[in-house]
Amino acid sequence: MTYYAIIVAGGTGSRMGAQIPKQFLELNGIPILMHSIKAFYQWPLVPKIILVMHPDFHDHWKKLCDEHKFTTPHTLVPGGKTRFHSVKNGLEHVQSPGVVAVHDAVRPLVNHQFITNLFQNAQLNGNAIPAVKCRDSIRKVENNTSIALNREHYYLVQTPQCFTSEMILKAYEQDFKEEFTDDASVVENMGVKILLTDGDYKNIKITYPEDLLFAEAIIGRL
Ligand SMILES: Nc1ccn([C@@H]2O[C@H](COP(=O)(O)OP(=O)(O)OP(=O)(O)O)[C@@H](O)[C@H]2O)c(=O)n1
Ligand SMILES: C[C@](O)(CO)[C@H](O)COP(=O)(O)O
Repeated sequence: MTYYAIIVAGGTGSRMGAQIPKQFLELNGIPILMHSIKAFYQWPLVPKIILVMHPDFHDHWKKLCDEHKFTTPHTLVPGGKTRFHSVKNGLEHVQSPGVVAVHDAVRPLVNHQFITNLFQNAQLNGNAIPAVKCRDSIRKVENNTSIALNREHYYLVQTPQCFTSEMILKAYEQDFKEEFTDDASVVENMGVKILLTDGDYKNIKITYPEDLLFAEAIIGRL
């Protein structure tokens, strides 16, 4: 069985508002993206790593790899217009049979045991999607009115999202829809039941500047 990790790093980081896309910002002395790749490339389950990145940044990335003596093997692939298109480009390098994890480059605090559990779950059950329970009270706002919802019914979804290669390759043959915010929504759209597994509250996504502060605090205690 071949395991694949598609690490999507093709975004611009508009909400972060930094001079460079957030995946290149440093966390604990190395670019965020390197933490994410390193988490995957560990024994005993070592996947083939496919890194998806806008071609304008390929040279920048190669320079960063030299500077940081970063030698983890990976295949560099051009990014697409949206996350969906970036994942689709990555999937061109996947062959069946296999198990595929798709991970946001900007979730650098993911850990290898967590990744291994997801790969194994997906191999057994077809897919495995990490999610955490909503810890706050939750309200729906419509027409200027808010109503309380039962938070027991709501989960926050993370990455890596894992699938058998047959399942995800077929799903990404579908035409793009705006509602596709993650890989689970793409796979679900072809009628597959999505299977949630325990997420990790520390596996945060770096989206806004304050997220970097949270990540620094967490990494200091890992
Ligand atoms: N065309 C795109 C858009 C996003 N991503 C990746 O998808 C992940 C999750 O996306 P998000 O956090 O929204 O990143 P950005 O699109 O960069 O951020 P923003 O929406 O603030 O511009 C990131 O690792 C991002 O690099 C990608 O590979 N290709
Ligand atoms: C894929 C994801 O990280 C799951 O939580 C999320 O959907 C990405 O959303 P974004 O709007 O691209 O940040």
